[in-house]
Amino acid sequence: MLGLGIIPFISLLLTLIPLSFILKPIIYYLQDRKGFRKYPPQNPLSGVTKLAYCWEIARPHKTIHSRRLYDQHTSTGQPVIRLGPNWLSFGRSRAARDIYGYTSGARKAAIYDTLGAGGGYHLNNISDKAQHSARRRMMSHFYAPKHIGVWERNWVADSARDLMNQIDALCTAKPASPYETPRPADLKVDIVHWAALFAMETIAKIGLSKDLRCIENGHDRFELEDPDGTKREVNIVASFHGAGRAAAMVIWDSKRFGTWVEVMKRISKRFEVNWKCGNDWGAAVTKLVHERMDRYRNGEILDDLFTPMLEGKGGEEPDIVTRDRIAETGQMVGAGIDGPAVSIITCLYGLIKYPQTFQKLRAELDTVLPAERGVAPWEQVKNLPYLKASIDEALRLSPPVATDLVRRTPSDGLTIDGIRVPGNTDVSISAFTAHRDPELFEDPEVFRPERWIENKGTDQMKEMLASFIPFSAGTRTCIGRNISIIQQTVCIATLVHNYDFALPDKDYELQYEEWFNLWPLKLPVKAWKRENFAQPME
Ligand code: HEM
Repeated sequence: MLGLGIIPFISLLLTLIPLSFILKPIIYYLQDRKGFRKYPPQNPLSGVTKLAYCWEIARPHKTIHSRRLYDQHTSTGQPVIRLGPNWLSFGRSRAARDIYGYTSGARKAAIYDTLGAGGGYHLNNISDKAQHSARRRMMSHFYAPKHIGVWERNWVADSARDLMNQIDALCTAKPASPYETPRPADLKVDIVHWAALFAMETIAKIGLSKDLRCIENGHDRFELEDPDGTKREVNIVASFHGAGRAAAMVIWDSKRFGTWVEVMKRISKRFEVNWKCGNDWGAAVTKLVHERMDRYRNGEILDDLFTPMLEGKGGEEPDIVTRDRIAETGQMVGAGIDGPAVSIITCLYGLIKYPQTFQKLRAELDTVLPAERGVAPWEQVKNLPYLKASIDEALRLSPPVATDLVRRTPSDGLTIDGIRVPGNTDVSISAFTAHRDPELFEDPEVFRPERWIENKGTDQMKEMLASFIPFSAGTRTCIGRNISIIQQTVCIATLVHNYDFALPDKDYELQYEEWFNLWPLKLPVKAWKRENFAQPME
């Protein structure tokens, strides 16, 4: 030890270790081997530490993260913003296909591996290509469109009927004039609440053959039993959202995820509460999985999204461990709640806010549905262009997964939006930004379903579709898209056919919270039963 005593040596180490923790990133930043210093940082520390992005996500703010990033791209006119020492955000829509498309060589970045290692591997967090293809082959047959009719007949139509019963009970009198501002007491229907229950009930049925009866009960409370035998109830959606909040605060520094979780549990009450919700979410999913596996062992033949995790096409045992069955179910149920619910909420919000779109959709529904109250059957409404355009327009304006989906460039680099990006760099474009390019989407902040109809068959439409990434794209595109389409289509068509709605006032703006996903906070509306089916354009 060259004459250095043990105590001075330990003191030196204790000084150098934290110093290297701070110095290393600064040296990396100053060396600027990849030439990223020329790009404006998201915040002053983005070039030095990933914690800068954690801070951007977790800090209190009035404006959601996706909009802040979009504003930064547009106000600075910068196509590239540095989100982390090795992470670039792109701001022009044409980057979407370069990053996520089939021909992109980029693969999922390290945060996905960290999430998988912590909680089990599911389709979304497997980054290895071969493993992902094997899992996708195992699951995809059951997500295929040919199942849609079965799902609707067996499950979704019943939930839509229960939803109508609940909304009927909350309806108030028709206003004297369409311009009347509703009385606060008449704002009885919170669309956020009912859309979440509808999405959750339908995905639990389609995914696990489980009828949670959330709509009939009017809540999502679920009974758990602690190891000491204590029984308690948790709210499933709140637990799932807690898990999302906690992970989204720290996952971006993925190598030190475990450390930051422990630190945050000690210093942040908000984190600790949300982390505990995440544990409840894990316990609820585990219970659902064990119940489903018991039914299989007891000989029940069920046809749902869980089936391929129990039995292969030839009756063989599939190559999946129970931990991954739980992870896969968590991903399926979580995605099946958030994606469709957000899309139903934002679509209805757009339709109510722009009444001419509501009336146009109602007129279209009247061409195929009987002139009486009732659930809109999938077979009748599945091909309606204005209905599809309204759903797409909501997904464009408020993509449920608006977050920066991180991909890593291949080792020899990748050209994105004409810019050569070095290998092993993290890259992303938020769907929120990609969907607002004014060159492709004129008046991008306006809900205008017509844009998806007028441009049909044009080059403009090709470009719009290439930039439209609510379900991501390429080999990692959403596998649940068909399921979400039936959830959204049946729910929206049923509500627009049977009810009229009014927002709290004409300037009402839907507010969101954003972590990985966009969550509308509340959408209280006055609802009343549609009276005249013979004159849809009243
Ligand atoms: C409007 C509804 C939905 C939207 C907007 C949506 C969006 C997305 C997006 C953006 C991704 C890519 C995520 C990433 O790269 O990290 C994704 C993947 C995925 N989604 Fe969805 N989703 C929706 C509904 C659903 C439903 C209903 C399910 C299941 C029943 C589902 C299951 C999945 C799965 C398993 C993946 C991973 C696919 C893979 O990598 O192979 N999603 N979704």
